[in-house]
Amino acid sequence: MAELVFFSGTMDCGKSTLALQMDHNHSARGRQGLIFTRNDRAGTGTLSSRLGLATQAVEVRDGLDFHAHVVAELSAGGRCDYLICDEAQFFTVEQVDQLARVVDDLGVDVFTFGITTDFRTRLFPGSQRLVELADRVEVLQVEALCWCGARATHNARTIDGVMVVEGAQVVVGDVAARNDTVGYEVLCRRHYQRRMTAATSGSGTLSPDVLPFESQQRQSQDQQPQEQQPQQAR
Ligand SMILES: Nc1ncnc2c1ncn2[C@@H]1O[C@H](COP(=O)(O)OP(=O)(O)O)[C@@H](O)[C@H]1O
Ligand SMILES: Cc1cn([C@H]2C[C@H](O)[C@@H](COP(=O)(O)O)O2)c(=O)[nH]c1=O
Repeated sequence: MAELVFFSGTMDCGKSTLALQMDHNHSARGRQGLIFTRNDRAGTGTLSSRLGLATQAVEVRDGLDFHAHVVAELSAGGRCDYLICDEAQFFTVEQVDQLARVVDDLGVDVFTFGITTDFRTRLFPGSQRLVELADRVEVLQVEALCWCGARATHNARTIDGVMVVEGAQVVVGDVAARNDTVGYEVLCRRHYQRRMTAATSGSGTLSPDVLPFESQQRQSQDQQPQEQQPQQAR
């Protein structure tokens, strides 16, 4: 039975890498797929992973109808066993509805990949619809980490390393942005809520000496610096 699957996670947790791997594994077994993406950092019509792999993809624009696209492909004598859809958070609600029809009416597997929430912790409309309609929502196994070492669960937007909470929902960017540009940083919920990025916390990057958040607070409240012991991040 064909499935609609949503592979979700924070930025930088390996979604595009998994998308490329799934395409590789399915095509290695003789299945034929179509690859789609929208607003990939590497440019139009490209699905790219930070591990260095990339492939051509159909660029999804607002007017694209997935169901009509696959029907046209099949009517022209082509084969289509599965779809790979990266950056699916940027798809419209109507396009996600079309993807569900591709699964149910045409028997084609649809594998989608994307972040669920934006820099204000709000669901992207496309991701919300995927959560509502998918047969399965799979959270990626590889965890991106907050600067404190905890599992990152939130995508923060930064300018000069400082977290911002206002702006357009869609701004294409990366987690390793130059200082003067809009960038992103993945954070645990505690540090997202306190707007503490690596730069504003002074940590720079993940340090084995970073204390759990409560310990840091207690220290600064007491204003009695104690010797920092390396601790296991939570
Ligand atoms: N130099 C590297 N060596 C090993 N793994 C890396 C390297 N650079 C990036 N990665 C891995 O790639 C992941 C990001 O993959 P990517 O598919 O681009 O993420 P996503 O699509 O979720 O944003 C990182 O979490 C990390 O595990
Ligand atoms: C949080 C957030 C992200 N984006 C953009 C930034 C990137 O271009 C993509 C996510 O890509 P990734 O492969 O998962 O790293 O989404 C955005 O436009 N708005 C946001 O709030």
